[in-house]
Amino acid sequence: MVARGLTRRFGTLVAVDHVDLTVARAQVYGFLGPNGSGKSTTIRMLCGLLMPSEGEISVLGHSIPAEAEALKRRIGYMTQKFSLYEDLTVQENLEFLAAVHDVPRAATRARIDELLERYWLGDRRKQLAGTMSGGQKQRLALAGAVLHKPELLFLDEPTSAVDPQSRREFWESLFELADAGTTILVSTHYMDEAERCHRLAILDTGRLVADGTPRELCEELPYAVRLIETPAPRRAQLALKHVAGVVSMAQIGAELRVLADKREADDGALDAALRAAGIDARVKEGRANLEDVFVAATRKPLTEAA
Ligand SMILES: Nc1ncnc2c1ncn2[C@@H]1O[C@H](COP(=O)(O)OP(=O)(O)OP(=O)(O)O)[C@@H](O)[C@H]1O
Repeated sequence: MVARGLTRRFGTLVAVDHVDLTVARAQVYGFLGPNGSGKSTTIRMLCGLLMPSEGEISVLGHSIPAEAEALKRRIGYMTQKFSLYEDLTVQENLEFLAAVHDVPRAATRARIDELLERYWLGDRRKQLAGTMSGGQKQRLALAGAVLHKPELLFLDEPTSAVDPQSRREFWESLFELADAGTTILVSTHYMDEAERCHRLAILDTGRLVADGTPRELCEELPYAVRLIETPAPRRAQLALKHVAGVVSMAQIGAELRVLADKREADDGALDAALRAAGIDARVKEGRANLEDVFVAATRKPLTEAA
């Protein structure tokens, strides 16, 4: 899947601003970004549901939006909102989708049985979809999205309403699909999920601000990570707020995690500011993680954010 210069305007708002993307086959490609950064709008353009204002898209060899109809049969789409029928049973929902996707009647039963077993829904066959738990609904939605064996799966915040164990199981299912050759584009707000993707793109106010493997993105972080060990992390945060080159701070338990410009805010500058405020503290080196990458890529000036 390739997009070049992908842009979407809503009136004067530029929701997606000249985004370039390349997603290789059988990859799990993650989409990260703050609320309103344009993730859903990008996904909807890539699967042919929304007209781009500008730009070119090629998905599985189809030029989009011109050939969106032909693409439809080859892709699956799942959003954060449960989009199946709450007043139909699990089985009825899947039968309905099989009919929509023109799955031959003779093959439907076997396919549904296979999916119910794979997504641990075998004992729920006759239950109304609306009465299932969040995790079960999400497994049913995934079963529905892959029923017609799509080559490419678009998942827009699929795990926003489920517990950690269900998220893990869901991701196991995604890797199983990718191993079988399915390409997956998935948007998420969870850093542990982003960590698991083969590649990631980070969007901010409609622009692509970072793109690479999780490891590359961490290695290329242009800031130093410092951990401040202190009995007074809140006071330490206040003391460091105005040190030039400190770009973000977050209290993690009893520690303060600081992102700092390597030249401007070296350990000497941090130490000096803490000592001047009379704070007992030790500055340690930390390893960059994806949350640091995300914060650095989407950061607003510290004074504005505070
Ligand atoms: N149909 C629409 N009409 C007008 N504005 C829209 C429309 N769809 C999206 N937008 C605007 O485009 C911007 C991007 O929205 P989008 O839903 O793509 O963000 P997102 O990154 O998916 O957000 P979230 O993480 O909250 O789901 C937002 O400012 C949103 O209000």
